[in-house]
Amino acid sequence: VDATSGKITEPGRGPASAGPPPVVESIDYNPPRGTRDFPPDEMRLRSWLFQQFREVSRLFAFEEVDFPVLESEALFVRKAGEEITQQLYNFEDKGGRRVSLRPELTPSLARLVLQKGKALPLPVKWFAIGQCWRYERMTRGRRREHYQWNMDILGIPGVEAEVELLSAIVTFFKKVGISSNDVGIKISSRKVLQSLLERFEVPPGSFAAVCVVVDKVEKITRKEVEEELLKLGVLKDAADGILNALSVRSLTELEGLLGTESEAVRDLKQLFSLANGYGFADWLVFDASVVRGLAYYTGTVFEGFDKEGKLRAICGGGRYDRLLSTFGGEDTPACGFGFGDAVIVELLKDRGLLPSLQQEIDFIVFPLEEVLRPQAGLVTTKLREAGCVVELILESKKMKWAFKHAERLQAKQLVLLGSSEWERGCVRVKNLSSREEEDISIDELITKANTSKE
Ligand SMILES: CC(=O)Nc1cnc2ccccc2c1
Repeated sequence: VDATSGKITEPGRGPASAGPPPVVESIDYNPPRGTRDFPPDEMRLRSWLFQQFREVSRLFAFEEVDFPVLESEALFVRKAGEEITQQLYNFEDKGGRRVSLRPELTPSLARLVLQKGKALPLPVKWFAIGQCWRYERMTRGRRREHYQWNMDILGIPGVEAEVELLSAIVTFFKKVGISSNDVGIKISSRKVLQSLLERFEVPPGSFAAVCVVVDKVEKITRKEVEEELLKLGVLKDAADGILNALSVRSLTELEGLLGTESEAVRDLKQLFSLANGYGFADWLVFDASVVRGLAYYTGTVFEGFDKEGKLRAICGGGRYDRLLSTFGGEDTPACGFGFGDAVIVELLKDRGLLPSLQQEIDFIVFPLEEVLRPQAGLVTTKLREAGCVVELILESKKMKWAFKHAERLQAKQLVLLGSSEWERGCVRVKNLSSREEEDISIDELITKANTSKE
């Protein structure tokens, strides 16, 4: 295939002594539908973003974990009608096993905790950054993969855990320059829905599915929600009660609806008061309409949102106290959040907060004559051993090219090796910002490089 035109050469037409047989069909240079490449510029932004995620996780004394992108399908097969389980990137592998690319990280984390069993002291505070997949009909042209930062705390039954996680999210936002004028975090509890379902005697088995339907209330019409609720055994008066509860505007009003003994009210009051102590309560807002779309949440749920109301949820999470027991494990209290790599970048762009990132080159080393290339290699090695980022020019070029190249890369210094200087044990160093130029010995160059890197 001709690299530029993509022209296909007929098999057997190449000259007899040609290399490998010509490719018979042209490959598509684009990645699979719904997926992205990360060329250097995009990769620098992604690495910067993940660096922020990691630094916050470290501040909160979380340990990094990772899992295979490929998991047993059984981890994600749930019957609550979630979109995420209806879009599994699943298949049967060559061993006849039902497997799936993971659509989220939490089930893998639960699996690893259960695998470790009693050997793993609680509480567990783990974080992961991983690529997650969904198989969407391309009709919607949405992406089929994204990277998610997850933080999870297992073994803490009280809202102390949620407050730590919320504090981590706020710490991240502040770290990247986002303020509570730009973004807030809506907080509620699924215990609100749970107590209403009990009041209306809805079968508890449909709790998860009801939550998944109610989560769609802003995406489909109220009529459709009522119809879907009816199918789950939620009669009209119960559906009205539930949907009306979502528009409750304060904890006081919620207490009026659920009574002073309500667990939901107690949890949320405690959460807001702890957040006040931490000093980030101004980022939080009670919003009874927050339900989140994952079946396994059982208590507190929350989601980060942009106050302009332009973007989809920035992040989301909640308590999932039953997940480990549904995997056959001990009842283990757990809560966590997921933070995708897409909406946050849109938000940073909108707010002009994207960092300007370029490759940082300390030195360009350039032998003026090919006969000095081994010496250039020596200087390069010593500079790299001193921790400097060095680009050694690999081709024989003119001086003018070297200067232009150094400018283009915004290198700090240009080291030129010429025979007359070399005979005096020197190299010529040009500082590309001050334009100063000096001949110095190799030892002096390396000593200065070492001090600059200390
Ligand atoms: C905005 C965006 O890319 N969302 C996205 C993209 N890919 C996914 C893949 C799996 C699960 C959720 C996903 C969500």
